[in-house]
Amino acid sequence: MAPVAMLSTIPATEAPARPGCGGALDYSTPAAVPGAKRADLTDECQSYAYKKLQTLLSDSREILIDNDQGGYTIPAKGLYPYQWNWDSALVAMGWATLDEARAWEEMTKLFSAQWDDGMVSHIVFHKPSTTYFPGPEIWGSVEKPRKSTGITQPPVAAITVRNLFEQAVNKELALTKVRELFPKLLSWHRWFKTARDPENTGLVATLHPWESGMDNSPAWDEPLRNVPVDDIPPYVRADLTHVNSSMRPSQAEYDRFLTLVYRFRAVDYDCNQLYYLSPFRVTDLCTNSVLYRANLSLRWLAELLGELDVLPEIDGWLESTRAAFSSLYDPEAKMFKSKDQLTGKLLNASTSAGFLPLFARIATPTQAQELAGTLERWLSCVKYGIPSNDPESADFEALRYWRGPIWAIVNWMITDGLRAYGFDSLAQRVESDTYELLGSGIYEYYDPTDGKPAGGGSFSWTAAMCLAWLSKAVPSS
Ligand SMILES: O=C(O)[C@@H](CO)O[C@H]1O[C@H](CO)[C@@H](O)[C@H](O)[C@H]1O
Repeated sequence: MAPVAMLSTIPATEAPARPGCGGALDYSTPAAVPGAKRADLTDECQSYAYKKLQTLLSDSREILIDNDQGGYTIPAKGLYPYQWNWDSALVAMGWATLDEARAWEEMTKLFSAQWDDGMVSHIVFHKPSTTYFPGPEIWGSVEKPRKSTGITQPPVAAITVRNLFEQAVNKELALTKVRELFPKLLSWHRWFKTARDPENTGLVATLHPWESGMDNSPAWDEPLRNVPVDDIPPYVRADLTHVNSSMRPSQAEYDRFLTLVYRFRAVDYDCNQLYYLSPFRVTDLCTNSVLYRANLSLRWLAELLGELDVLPEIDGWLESTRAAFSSLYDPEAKMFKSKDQLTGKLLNASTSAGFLPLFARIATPTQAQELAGTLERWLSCVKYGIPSNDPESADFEALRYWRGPIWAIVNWMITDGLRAYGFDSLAQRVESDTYELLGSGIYEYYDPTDGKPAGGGSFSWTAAMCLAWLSKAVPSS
């Protein structure tokens, strides 16, 4: 496949040039600290490694501060000028490393737009902007713009709230915030159960590719083919003014994304109707894995607060999801697959979402072992991991968004899972790959074949992953 030229120029980073150190570096200590020096490293190498981490951390902090709009963080200037749901939940973990109160504020602001039925929107339009399409006047109308979208995203929030509480230095503030947020989280998770699993299958439905967070994943090619394109109003895509079209979803996909929005808008996003009327209805591995893990976190938070009455309800959700999850495993491909709920068929594509049952802790030990083997095969085909699509598949595209590029947030979720199942060396490979990638700039995604950063620059959730995860995970021996 021909490499795709970047439209946007990548600014040179301040990262120091690596001297010829060989082997592993110690990122944690400056060479100048007496007694801290590792015998096997030269002063030059040690101070290079230390400086590299410090540069990355200070760049990451600057990005969050710069993208802060007053209580919420935009993913990237221009390209994504509003508050996005799962971005904010992941970004809050980054904020927690520099300002705990600000981290809690991110969550409060996200839930400030929660719908009466419990849904938390995929985008909250706090302030007007002209740089994104479709904005509030499409989700609502020009006369009556909506304050938020009528669809959701993978529910990372409960995982974040537990994480923020556990890491908190200020436990008093943390407990107050957990008390405030718990009923809102519970109501969102109940909405998933009633609005998105009305037939009580144990697995929730995703009704729009934007809800999956992996918008143009090859997994959606098949179900999107069954979505007709309606006679929708003409529109101009804003994304293409920020990023090369060769890295974005296609026009055919956008026509269907918009068709779905207009159909949902026509019934005012009534959650009792959408499940039955949407021509796109899938069991998304990412949403279901994140929701299962989020329900584990919600259960933990309920115990923390002594809210024991809700435990049977949450346990019921966990149990039914566990019973249903193996139906998403393809033993021949040694991979989990998403499913088209309208045809009842497992979808053919192998994507990085297939590893997320590890993050959920819902894969069986045998499945986990097989997934690790699949991941090893994927990694042997690329220079850096983890590609978002099987690098050996015909529809792999190294730079097209969710059809090949590496996303730091997915790397975090998968390595968290790999470590939980004891695959430490695989996790370490992914951690050092991610660390190398971020060293060339804190971007939206990266080309797995050569590590080139791409998409939006100064990207908030990538910066947050550096602060909350990589700074602790970089190899020190
Ligand atoms: O492309 C878009 O317009 C939006 C649509 O929601 O989606 C992308 O950007 C969001 C903000 O970073 C992420 O939350 C999604 O995961 C990513 O796919």
